[in-house]
Amino acid sequence: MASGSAIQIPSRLPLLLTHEGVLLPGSTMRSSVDSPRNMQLVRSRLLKGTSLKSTIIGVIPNTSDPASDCDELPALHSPGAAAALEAVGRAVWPEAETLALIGTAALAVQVVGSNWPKPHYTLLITGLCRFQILQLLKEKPYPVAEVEQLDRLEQFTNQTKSEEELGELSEQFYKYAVQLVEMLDMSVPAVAKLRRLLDNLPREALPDVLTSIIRTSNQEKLQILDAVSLEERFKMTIPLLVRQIEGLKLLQKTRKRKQDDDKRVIAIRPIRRISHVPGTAEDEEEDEDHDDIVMLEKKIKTSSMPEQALKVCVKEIKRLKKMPQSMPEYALTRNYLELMVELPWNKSTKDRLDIRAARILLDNDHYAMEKLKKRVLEYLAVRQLKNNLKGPILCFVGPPGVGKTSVGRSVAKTLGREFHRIALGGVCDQSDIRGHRRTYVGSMPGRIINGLKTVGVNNPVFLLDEVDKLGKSLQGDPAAALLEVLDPEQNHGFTDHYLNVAFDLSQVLFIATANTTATIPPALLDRMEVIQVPGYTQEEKIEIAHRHLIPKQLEQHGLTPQQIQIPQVTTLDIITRYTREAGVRSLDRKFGAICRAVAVKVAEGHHKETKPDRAEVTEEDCREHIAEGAKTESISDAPDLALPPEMPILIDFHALKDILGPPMYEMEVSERLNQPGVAIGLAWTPLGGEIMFVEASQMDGEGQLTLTGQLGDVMKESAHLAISWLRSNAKKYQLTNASGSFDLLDNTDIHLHFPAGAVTKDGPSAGVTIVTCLASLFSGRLVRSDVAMTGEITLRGLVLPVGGIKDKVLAAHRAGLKRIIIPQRNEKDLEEIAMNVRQDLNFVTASCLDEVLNAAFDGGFSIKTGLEHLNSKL
Ligand SMILES: Nc1ncnc2c1ncn2[C@@H]1O[C@H](COP(=O)(O)OP(=O)(O)OP(=O)(O)O)[C@@H](O)[C@H]1O
Repeated sequence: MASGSAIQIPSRLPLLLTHEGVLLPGSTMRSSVDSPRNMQLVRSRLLKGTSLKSTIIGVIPNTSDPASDCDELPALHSPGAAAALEAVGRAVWPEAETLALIGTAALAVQVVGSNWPKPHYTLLITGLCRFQILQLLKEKPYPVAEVEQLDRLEQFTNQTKSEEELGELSEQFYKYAVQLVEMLDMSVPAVAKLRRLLDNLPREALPDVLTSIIRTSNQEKLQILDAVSLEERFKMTIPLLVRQIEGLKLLQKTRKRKQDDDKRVIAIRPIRRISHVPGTAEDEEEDEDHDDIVMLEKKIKTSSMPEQALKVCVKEIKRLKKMPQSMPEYALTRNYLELMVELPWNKSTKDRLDIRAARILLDNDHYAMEKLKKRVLEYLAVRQLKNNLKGPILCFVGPPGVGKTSVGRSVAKTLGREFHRIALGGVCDQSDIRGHRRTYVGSMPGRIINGLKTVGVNNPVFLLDEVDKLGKSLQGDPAAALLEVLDPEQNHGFTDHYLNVAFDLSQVLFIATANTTATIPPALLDRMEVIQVPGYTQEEKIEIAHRHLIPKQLEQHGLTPQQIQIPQVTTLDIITRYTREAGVRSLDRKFGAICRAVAVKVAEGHHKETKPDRAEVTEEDCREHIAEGAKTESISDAPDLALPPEMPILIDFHALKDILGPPMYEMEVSERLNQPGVAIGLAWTPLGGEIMFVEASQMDGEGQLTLTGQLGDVMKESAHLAISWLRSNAKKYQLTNASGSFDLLDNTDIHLHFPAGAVTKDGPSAGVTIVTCLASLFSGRLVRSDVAMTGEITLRGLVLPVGGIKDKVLAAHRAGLKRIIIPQRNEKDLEEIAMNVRQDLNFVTASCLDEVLNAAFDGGFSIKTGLEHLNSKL
């Protein structure tokens, strides 16, 4: 052995006891060191030593349990250790069972330390030669023994003799070794290296080296280590090599068989496909279970798609059949064909149109909204008379929560059609409408085609929700894509990019909804008939609540009218003090909250059978109860209030406060009008009508007008108009600024503010309000606290008509205002307003600012004629 012959190992060696494997001469091993004894050896011998000698250690395989490897030396163990034990003496080795007597002297090539997960060293050690322990010199802190080198120098020098004796054995060994290496893959670097070693290493070294490389157990390695005689070593290693060779032969045989099987499977598949003759009933039946492509083909043939689409599908399925399944395009084409098959090319529902039934259904589903229902019925009537109406697309425009979507759903119900809602809010990519081309990764059809696939018929009602909120981006303009969809002249040939064949949309009934028409692109608006859906009056809301919202919420929460009673006066309270909206969505949510609270009570069974006299709670009782502000206990902490189980839980003012918290909106109008320079205007927003406070103040300055509150250009111009008109009429109305001058801007700055500064405001209708506000400021008089107004002004002081009167009036009514000043030419719009609202309000129609000011101030706004100052010259 080269290494053994070159180095004479020291006669005293520190011993490293390893559990991890058996190091044989000529091989290298990585060993983790973490026991205190071995750690000590590394620290004081390997890390501190400077000479080559100090890096040589004795490695002794330890077969005892590593957990029990403590400071005590384990017992010695060796099959052939009996003689050695005699020599060493039992006094030093008290128990001779687990520790080998023969070890390998090794060179520590590398030491790496680490603290994670616990302090340890990793040693790279190379075996040099065998040694035998003669005597244990010391045990602590690490064992040191006197040793005898076993692989002696002379053994290798006397090569001729040894070769003669071992010639046959070593030849046999070498043959097996070469056979083994040749069975391995020579392209693997380790195998190539092994081949080189076989040629270059002395034969005597080969048993050790090969044993450490081939698959052998630790026990077998231990036996080789103990085999001191070379002959014995060769004899022991040959069976190991033979075993390895046999194992490899077996492995190669099974691999080959598997490959053959795979080849056969692949070969069978195409044969089956080719042998298939489409159209024969037997084949189709047989293949249905196995080959879904055939099924797909069958579906294509039986589907009633138009000729053009069928052609495309047949072409695609032909391509699909030729494609290997692993190709990415395979899945794409298959998905495409599956969609084509699923689309309702010719499938439709039968319209059951009965106008009388439709009217009843619409009335049942929705309270009020007469104008909308009338127009919808007209539309349906025309459809009944003339089938395939290429009529306009209806577009319901109104504030949120006024039932636009739910009317759309009712229309579908009356027609007996499928309903599908397409939310367009925020859509800013035209492929959302029209789909992606199939060449794109992750391409999909657009929402229209997807919707048709979902409903499964070609004549559904499609509700295009929120068309006013369509976006625009680099990916194109979805509104432009909608143009084709909504145009009755074009949509029979709508081509989705994904399908790439035309789909007839002419049977689809499109209904659009929007909050405002202002943001709908003109071309799109032009294709639609806009039907305004204004907000509701308080009375309408109460009716809607009791006819629709409350029963719906009770059902959703598993409650019955016998368990909960919500009097109308409570509903009114919720409407005025807990919500401020044109629609009823937030009202609906409040009822949801009430139902949840009651559901808890009912589920807890907290009712008490008390106060049976309250069984018949009338509306009157409740009104009195609220009026008195009677201090009844709340439902949450006083089960006393709860009625007996068969009686409903009454939701009164106190219960309301318990469930919904303190009122969110109080009547603040009068509080804000307690000083000059404030007036209430009426504004229209996409969310319905709103009351708007206008505030003005004056200060020393240079005649500047400051406007705040995010005003648009038109509104700013209105403010300038108002100032100019007031300046020119200052003397007439005796208006002076703080310094008493009729020139209102003389040394004075004016600041006009429109609160809710974060909301953008525009439009001319605030003109009259600005004039009134400034008139109040310069006259020092308070505007009436119950008056609100709207109207455009001119420089000559005329009041011009404005839009959104109904919503504005409803907002004023909601806010509890009593007098409303509107332009005279808007008088006709008052007819739209419910009688009960009109009766509550005092309308003043004004054609000029004079009339506005007279109506806005208590006792009128007097005009100074100047007659009293006129002296007679006669
Ligand atoms: N006149 C009405 N009669 C009965 N229920 C109504 C009426 N108006 C609205 N509702 C109910 O109010 C709820 C909200 O209505 P819907 O969702 O249709 O509002 P919308 O006008 O479409 O609002 P958005 O513009 O936010 O989509 C629905 O549950 C609906 O049933």
